Amino acid sequence: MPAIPSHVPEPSRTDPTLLRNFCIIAHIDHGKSTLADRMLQLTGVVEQRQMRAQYLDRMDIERERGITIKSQAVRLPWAPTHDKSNTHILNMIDTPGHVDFTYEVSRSLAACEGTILLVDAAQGIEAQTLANLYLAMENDLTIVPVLNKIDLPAAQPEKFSEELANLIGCQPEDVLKVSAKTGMGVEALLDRVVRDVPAPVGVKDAPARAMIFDSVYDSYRGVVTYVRVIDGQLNKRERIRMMSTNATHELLEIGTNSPEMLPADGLGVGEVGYLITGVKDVRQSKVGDTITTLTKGATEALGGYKDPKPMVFSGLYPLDGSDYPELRDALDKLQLNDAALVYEPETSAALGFGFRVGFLGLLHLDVIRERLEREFGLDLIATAPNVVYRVVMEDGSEHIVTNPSEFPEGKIGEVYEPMVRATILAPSEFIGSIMELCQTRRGTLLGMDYLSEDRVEIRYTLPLAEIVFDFFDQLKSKTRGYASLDYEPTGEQTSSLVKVDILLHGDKVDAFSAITHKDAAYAYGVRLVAKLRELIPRQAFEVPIQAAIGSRVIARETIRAIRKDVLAKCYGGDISRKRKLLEKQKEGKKRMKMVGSVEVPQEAFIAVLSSDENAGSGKGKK
Ligand SMILES: Nc1nc2c(ncn2[C@@H]2O[C@H](COP(=O)(O)OP(=O)(O)OP(=O)(O)O)[C@@H](O)[C@H]2O)c(=O)[nH]1
Repeated sequence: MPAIPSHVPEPSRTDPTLLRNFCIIAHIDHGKSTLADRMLQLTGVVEQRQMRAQYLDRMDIERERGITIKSQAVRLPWAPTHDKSNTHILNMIDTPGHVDFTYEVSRSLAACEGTILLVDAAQGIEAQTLANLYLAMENDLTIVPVLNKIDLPAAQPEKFSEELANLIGCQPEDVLKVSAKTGMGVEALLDRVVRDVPAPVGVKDAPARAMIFDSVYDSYRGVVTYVRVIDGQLNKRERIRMMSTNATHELLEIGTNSPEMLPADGLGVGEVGYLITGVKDVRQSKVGDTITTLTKGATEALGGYKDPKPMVFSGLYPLDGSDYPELRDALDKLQLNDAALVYEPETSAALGFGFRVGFLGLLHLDVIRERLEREFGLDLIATAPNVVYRVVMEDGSEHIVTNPSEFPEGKIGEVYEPMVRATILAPSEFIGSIMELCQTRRGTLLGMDYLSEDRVEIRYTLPLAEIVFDFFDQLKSKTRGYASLDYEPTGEQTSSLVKVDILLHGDKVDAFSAITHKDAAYAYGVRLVAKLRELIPRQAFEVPIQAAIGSRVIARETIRAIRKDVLAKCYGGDISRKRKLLEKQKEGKKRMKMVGSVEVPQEAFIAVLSSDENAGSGKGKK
């Protein structure tokens, strides 16, 4: 276990006036993790030889995709350059930058007094810079504006300092300029954090109150809970109480991350650290909950956070039906570490037994699916993601629809769909194409502002369903990659929505059912049947493919009958070649699913579920 250097105070005895709790907020790829790496090095908590890129992003998936999913808190000792004898403690909380994980950002912000607003000096302000800045302002955080990547030849520090200064109301000279890559300016930045970020204020002698801002499941240690102490003190071996559930636990271990876990006697006012209680499920250590001591505990909880609410649902089915128990176990395991993941068993006529799974957004879906496939070795089919609809029938009864195939039949009164407020930032030359795209996605323009003479911020209200599929990819391609997008839910709206069913040989294929706007239903039906005709191989009999709204058929294609004889071309006696071909055909068959009496290759499901324009979308960053 690493020893604490003598100049670094024990976290139960840190003078709160020497504490600075801050986070880094930035648009994706603007260099947050790289900056965090430099800070770990400069403050000496990670030795040079142990340093590796993106030290704090622990999951393989995070490393490969270069994104941060789970936030982490690290305690950094720093003596400012002008006063080397006065060691301060900087608690840095690394936050994820993707729209799906805004919820995690908001939690980490609530544990801080200040934030570094990091902007790429070659890119300027982007949609998530703004979204995160607004969150920081709502939390009354002190903002330290920083331009990163000034080593890049394409950097425009003057232009973007001005933009940033205009945005947050400071002078362009106040914007720090750093290169997280070379380390230039990072010491000055740490000094600035000490100077500008306020020390935490809390009552030392009050009953202990700490707020949970993250919970991570560790297969060896159980749940590791990250907390920020507001008042009083938490000590090891003490019994603590979760204020929302009144559940009590013993504090088996308490400590800080530097960046490895470093056990301590306790955590004092304003400190940030971790707790281990032996709890096995993150839902028992709920983010946003207040922890107090069992004896002489606090009576009033701290203001809570909002619970993560799944926005997008998709059916996950094992390709091989016998893998169902493995899929269930894998989801149970992932849920230990992801309070936002919800699922329930579901059966589909086409796909067999599986789960309907709720996600925060498409990236969340993608990450979960990839982890299931990679970490648990499962082959999965995921149905087209859909949002949650509320259907009110004429008789007043109500249905919450998380699966299009459950869309009620009969006398429907109103259908409500979730709406979002989207903020798009882009060079002004693209205004026309962006507005056109939003218009075709049933958007309503809310307003537009110029950030500088050639960059605009455009705000739209859009149905969530219109942006969860390929909106971002379309936006990127229409703006040559320059636009950035952020969105937040803004309630629901009634819309003329219908369910389109797809029938194969007269059998409804539930996995292909979709809820679309009335005006888009026909196009959807035509596109899907045409595509299925291409993708489904000829069968021994003629197969009609139809799209229908209720009993009304709106599109139809036919697959002509044929028996495919793979050996047809192999006249002559080359046995080994014949065998090879037959083997190949057998392999192909394994990837087939029977839908009623029709064999559908897995590729057909995947291709259809990922719609034309966005084949491969949902991958990567938003
Ligand atoms: N030239 C240059 N490149 C940088 C600098 N800082 C970061 N980068 C590069 O920019 C890319 C993104 O950096 P990250 O640190 O992963 O960005 P991030 O903001 O943490 O990204 P997420 O974790 O995905 O939100 C990486 O390829 C870095 O090497 C810098 O100062 N100069």
